[in-house]
Amino acid sequence: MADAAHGPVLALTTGEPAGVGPELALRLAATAPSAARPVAVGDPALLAERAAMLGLSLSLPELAPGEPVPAARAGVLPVWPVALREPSRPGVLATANADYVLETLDVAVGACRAGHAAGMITAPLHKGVILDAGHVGFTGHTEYLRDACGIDEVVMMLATDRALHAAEPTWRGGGALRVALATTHLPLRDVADAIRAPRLARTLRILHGDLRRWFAVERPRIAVCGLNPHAGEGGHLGREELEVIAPCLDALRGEGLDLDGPLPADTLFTPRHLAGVDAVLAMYHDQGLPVLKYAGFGRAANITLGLPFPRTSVDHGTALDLAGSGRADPGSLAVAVALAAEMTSRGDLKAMTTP
Ligand SMILES: NC(=O)C1=CN([C@@H]2O[C@H](COP(=O)(O)OP(=O)(O)OC[C@H]3O[C@@H](n4cnc5c(N)ncnc54)[C@H](O)[C@@H]3O)[C@@H](O)[C@H]2O)C=CC1
Ligand SMILES: NCC(=O)COP(=O)(O)O
Repeated sequence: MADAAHGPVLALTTGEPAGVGPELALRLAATAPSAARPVAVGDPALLAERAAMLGLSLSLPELAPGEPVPAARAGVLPVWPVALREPSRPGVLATANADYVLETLDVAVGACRAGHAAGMITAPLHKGVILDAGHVGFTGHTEYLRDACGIDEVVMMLATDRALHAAEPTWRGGGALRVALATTHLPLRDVADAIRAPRLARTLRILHGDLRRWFAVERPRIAVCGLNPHAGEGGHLGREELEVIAPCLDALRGEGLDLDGPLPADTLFTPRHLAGVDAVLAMYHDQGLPVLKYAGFGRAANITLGLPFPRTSVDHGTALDLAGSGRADPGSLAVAVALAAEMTSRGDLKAMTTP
């Protein structure tokens, strides 16, 4: 799977078939020579149909996981086939294909775990249609991959391209940002109850360990947001900072983690406060991700920390409104592929997962 001359084999799941995932994978393969060997996981007929729809001339050789994957060439996209459950039209969701989407993830995870791929990249899926199909409790790739790997905790982190590379110091300005989340896909009314010290501590240990492991940040400095406005205003605007977050951070500082916070989120996300910080931990999805997307939408990637192999993804969703049009920007997928390739080269840092 690892081949110094041709780069690592990476499973690239093509996501919701009615969304932009299939066409972004095709457009990337049509134009960009890759440092890795991405293999699309999806329906070959669907990919051929979308390629024709977009006027792309591509060869889509079908392989089985474990078969040799040739060096990447512009215009060639090898495919590990998974069959659609019913034909798919751009922009039109079908619950029948929810199992297809999940099967692509299972194939990619199986390939990573068997050593046929060094990591995986995921094009966007549609959480709503998977739930509508009856997969109760499905909240996204992040938790699905956690469960598929039989581990207790993972962490979602998004990073702009300027903050991806360890060799390049972080926070040089110009939109370099890494934002991890203490909670992911929860209704806002449930967020405060989910901020509990044991889970927060596990999240911060994973973030600290994986910044070292995958990003070669030797001594990560992490800024932690408060939950409430003004980080609770001394308890007058909420007590989570005083009762949960601050004591948890104190305990982790005793373990050697370099943590700043809890800080008011509005001023934390300013250049002066971000100087010297390697990652921000936001308490919830829409506290951290709008800032990240403002800084770098289209050139950022989503990374699942805590998995036994690299998994990266795009910074956007299925964009059903653009599917089939050829107008969706493949920039984030390109960043996700490049990052996954780079992460696989950091295997020697795997031991550095605990503080
Ligand atoms: N990694 C993943 O699997 C992700 C999946 N989603 C899922 O996607 C579905 C749709 O979510 P939305 O909130 O509507 O977000 P979305 O990202 O699909 O769309 C929001 C807006 O951004 C635009 N946009 C998205 N990707 C673009 C691209 N590559 N180039 C240009 N414009 C682009 C869309 O046209 C739309 O106007 C939901 O089911 C959500 O859960 C959302 C984020 C990540
Ligand atoms: N907003 C980020 C997002 O929805 C990504 O979720 P996941 O499918 O990567 O877990």
